[in-house]
Amino acid sequence: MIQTIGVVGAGTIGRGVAQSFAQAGFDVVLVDVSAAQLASALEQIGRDLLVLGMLPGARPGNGEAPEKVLARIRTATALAELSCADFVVENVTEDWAVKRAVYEELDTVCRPEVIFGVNTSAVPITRVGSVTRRAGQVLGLHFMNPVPMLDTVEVVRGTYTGEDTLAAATGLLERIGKEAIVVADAPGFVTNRVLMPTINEAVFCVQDGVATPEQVDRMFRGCFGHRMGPLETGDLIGLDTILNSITVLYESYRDSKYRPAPLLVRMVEAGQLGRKTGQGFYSY
Ligand SMILES: NC(=O)c1ccc[n+]([C@@H]2O[C@H](COP(=O)([O-])OP(=O)(O)OC[C@H]3O[C@@H](n4cnc5c(N)ncnc54)[C@H](O)[C@@H]3O)[C@@H](O)[C@H]2O)c1
Repeated sequence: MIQTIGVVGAGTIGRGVAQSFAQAGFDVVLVDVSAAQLASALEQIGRDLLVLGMLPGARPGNGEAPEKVLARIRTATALAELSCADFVVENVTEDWAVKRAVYEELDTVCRPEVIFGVNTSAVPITRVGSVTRRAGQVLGLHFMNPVPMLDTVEVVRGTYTGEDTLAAATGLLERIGKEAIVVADAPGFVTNRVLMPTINEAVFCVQDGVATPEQVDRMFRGCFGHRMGPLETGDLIGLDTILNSITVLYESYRDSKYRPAPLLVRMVEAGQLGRKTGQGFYSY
């Protein structure tokens, strides 16, 4: 029986994953290298729980006092604290060197039967499995941002991902009110293979003076009925994550259609990462 969830990485996505599991009654151990990040994640979760409680529609944990949900989340700065975890969802920085080191350590810390859910925008799941001794128990769990609000998860089957692993993971997602769509392992899977070039091309439009960010986004909302345009989506995801993801696609497919827009590179170098730094294509 899965009861304790290890969540690695307390950034934009990790804190949402921790919140979703805690809301559904799971015990969560949330690990990040940065104690400051853990403190800010707990604060943000507290705020999000208040907002979520006011929204219509039933979600696991709705109506429960935020402090009760928060009490189910324990924080730690060492992966060794995950020896008690029954299932792990990893959400660290989208950088293969960082993720690789995390998986090598998780593999020694966690019990052999524990499943690892990889939350990545574009790193191949088979590559992650290959640095562990449990490739059959590694799968992609691509949660979307903001995690507590979005009910669909792109689940990725690596070359060696077992049927039992898929069944356990999709069953677990159901318990937190989320539906799985299972796809094959290819860089960017489906969501980011389509979304990242769209955002990148929108950046080119701004860079080339074709349109302002507001015009680009209004076009997607007004002409296509999208809830958000590509540049506001980029600001929400984090422009550093966008740049990392499009770079992974570029290197994986060796296709120039994925080359990052120079304006995107410049904004990331300037620390204009979107909502998380207060400045991206818009000011927050
Ligand atoms: N932001 C999105 O919308 C989004 C959506 C889906 C998937 N993802 C993926 O989720 C992952 C996390 O993205 P994010 O946007 O939350 O990034 P983020 O930069 O907001 O957070 C990453 C966190 O990982 C922590 N970290 C770094 N190295 C670590 C280590 N060795 N051990 C523990 N913690 C460590 C950092 O301190 C930081 O808090 C990435 O792989 C990203 O591609 C992001």
